[in-house]
Amino acid sequence: MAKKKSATSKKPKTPSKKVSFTLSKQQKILLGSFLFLLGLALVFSFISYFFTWQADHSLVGDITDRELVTKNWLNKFGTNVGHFFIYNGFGISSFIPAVLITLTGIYYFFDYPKKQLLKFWFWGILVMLWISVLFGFFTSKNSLLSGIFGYEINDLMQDYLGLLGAILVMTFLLIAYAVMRLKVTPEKIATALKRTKKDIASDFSSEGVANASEDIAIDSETGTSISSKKPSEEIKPTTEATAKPLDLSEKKVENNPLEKIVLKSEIEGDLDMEVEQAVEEETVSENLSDKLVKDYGEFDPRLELSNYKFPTIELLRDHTSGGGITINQEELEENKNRIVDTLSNYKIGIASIKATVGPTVTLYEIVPEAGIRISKIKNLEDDIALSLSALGIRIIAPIPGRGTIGIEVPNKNPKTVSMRSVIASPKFQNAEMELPLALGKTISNETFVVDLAKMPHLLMAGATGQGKSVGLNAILTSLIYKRHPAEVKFVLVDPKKVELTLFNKIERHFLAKLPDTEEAIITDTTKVVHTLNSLCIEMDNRYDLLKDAMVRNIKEYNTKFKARKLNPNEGHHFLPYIVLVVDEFADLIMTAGKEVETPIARLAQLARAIGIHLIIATQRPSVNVITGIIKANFPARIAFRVTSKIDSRTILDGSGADQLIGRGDMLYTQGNDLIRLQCAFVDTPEVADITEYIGSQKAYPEAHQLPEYVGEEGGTNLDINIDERDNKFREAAEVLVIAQQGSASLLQRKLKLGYNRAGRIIDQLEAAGIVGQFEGSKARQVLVPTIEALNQLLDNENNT
Ligand SMILES: Nc1ncnc2c1ncn2[C@@H]1O[C@H](COP(=O)(O)OP(=O)(O)OP(=O)(O)O)[C@@H](O)[C@H]1O
Repeated sequence: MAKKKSATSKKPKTPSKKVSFTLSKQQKILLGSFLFLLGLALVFSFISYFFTWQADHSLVGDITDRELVTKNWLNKFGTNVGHFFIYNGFGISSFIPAVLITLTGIYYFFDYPKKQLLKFWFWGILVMLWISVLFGFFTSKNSLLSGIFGYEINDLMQDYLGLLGAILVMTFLLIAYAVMRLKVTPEKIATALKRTKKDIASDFSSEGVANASEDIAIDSETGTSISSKKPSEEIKPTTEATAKPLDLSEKKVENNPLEKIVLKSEIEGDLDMEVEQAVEEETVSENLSDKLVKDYGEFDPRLELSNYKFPTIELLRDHTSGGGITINQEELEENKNRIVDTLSNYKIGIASIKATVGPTVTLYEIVPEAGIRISKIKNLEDDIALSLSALGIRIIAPIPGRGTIGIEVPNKNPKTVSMRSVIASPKFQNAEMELPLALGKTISNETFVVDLAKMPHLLMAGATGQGKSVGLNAILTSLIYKRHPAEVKFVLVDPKKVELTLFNKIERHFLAKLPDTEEAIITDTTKVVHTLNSLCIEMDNRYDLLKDAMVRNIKEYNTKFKARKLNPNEGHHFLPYIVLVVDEFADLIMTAGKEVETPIARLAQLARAIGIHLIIATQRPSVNVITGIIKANFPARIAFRVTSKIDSRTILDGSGADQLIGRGDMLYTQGNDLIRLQCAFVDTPEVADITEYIGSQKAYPEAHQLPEYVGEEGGTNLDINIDERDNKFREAAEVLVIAQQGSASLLQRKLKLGYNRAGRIIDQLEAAGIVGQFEGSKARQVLVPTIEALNQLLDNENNT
């Protein structure tokens, strides 16, 4: 919110500007208490008014005289509101709005969903009007029961419809209320009547039992079953004959939709017949999720940190000294002439030339005369560079889709693109993307925004000092500016230990880490391996959840979860996106090799659907660092300036990155075209300010917990010794006993455990006799039926 406001405040014409009336928590509490007390004041005034109105009647309206004292408990206020609502208004039913105001106060104070409240108001007002008119009907002149409204409306009705017409209208309104509000139907009335009948019958049943036993006693003498009552009374739903059928038939109505009727034969000695009459099953018009959404609203993942304020644009600085891009006519003219001259030296004629000035480079687009071979121009790259005496000339021949040849020439006075300008751009602010990244500006000075969720992973390379770390900071800043802490979590790997430390301040907002680790930012290789494997476990768990929910990706899953269609008791929860950022990947590959490469490749191949995205940066884009398998799964690449053509080829599958000019000049590709961008610049103090701003706000109790990963050294031996049991043993036992399902994946989900640990606990549970043996693909049987039995079993164990 805050972010949007500040972004749009600069450009008031932005179409996305919205006016929102949402109240903050404090405002709701204030409003709630005010309404609650106001409602109470009205109730007290009204009660008192009934006793004091005659005495105070002559003082009504005299509110200017401060000395005046009325008898009402709330003095002049009470007398006047009482007169207004009860005498002049709706009579005794004025209590209804007073109570409704009190109720509204309670709803606001506790911030309950307001849908129900609206209903109360709607029906409350209607009932108030009806009661007022009803009393008007019974009173011959204006009274405190009906108020002027009730009396007058009733009078009006009778003038037009007569007494009978008024009665009919009032009856119709009563029926309408009963049908629409109380959902009364003829069937319901019939059932209710039947019940009452039965209740009366059962009241008399004790007598009936006495009589019946008398009858039977007499019958037993004759040996036949004869009732002392008239036959006509017997063919009806009755259990009068004996006490037993009465109990039985009553139970049946409750537990099963069959109602028993005993048909007694009139013919002596003939068999009695039981007739079972099916009772209509009740139907439900809305399913559980609709009802939950109706009662509580959609699930809001941001609720826990509902007061979280997005960082403001003011935290970012404007680095463009001297304003935006300035066009230097002289420079343009000079460069144009040199290009034309150089080309004409090689007998290449130009039909037309056009220049687009970007922040750091200017693109000259030429259309050669007919009959010129494009490769000829391409080969002149070095000659043109020499004649322009500039580095970083890049020739794009031809520019895809334009039918021209592009020559990119660096500007003499390059402009820095501030992060502030890209974040404030409407393109970023209005981006309807899951994970929007504002990378910088294109050569035509447009803000370039891409969705990380679509990439789905990003590979970044560049020689030292060319802007990689700034690029990573720009990416993280974009995500922080656009996403709430509940929606995205970062896993930061920083072997250099200095680049990402600032993000430590937002650990409890935005970072994810392994359980029982101190630092959220990972700097040590073993921890990296554990974290990557833990992410693989998280990936597997998420796939299980998706499978359970029968959806294909995280977006659908979260939509379904928000609509309350997934049960949190079955392990479902809102899934935040997880972005893994690895700075200095080469370092990791050198020290851990395959141990790092395998989980990275696995994540890169599979994690896109479940919302885990990787951003990997490296200084040395050599083939032993960016291996084929990694490259194949990272279609989106960013290349800052690299030192050799070979490096450029490794990262971009072509040359170009070696011709960049550094300082954030970069090439971006998502599989096909190369786009030249000037990376947005965000300085360390700005990142410090942003993280400080977020870090000082209320946070989650701890960083987001990744599933635990126990390395191979952990082992999976069966632990029979009670003392060596896992400390989550009891909790796990309870989970399985409640679910009555002995599955390790249930433990993984519910207790956020790693695969190995959950497996070990299952072994321990088996040893303790709580779950049965391994049964292949089926879940193990749970041998303990209830929590009480489990407690007893474990307590007995401890005592022996
Ligand atoms: N987008 C940019 N705009 C302007 N200047 C930039 C930009 N990116 C980087 N620079 C300049 O280049 C310097 C080095 O950038 P950065 O620290 O990002 O390099 P690096 O590639 O991460 O280097 P290393 O790999 O050694 O950490 C910055 O201090 C800054 O002055």
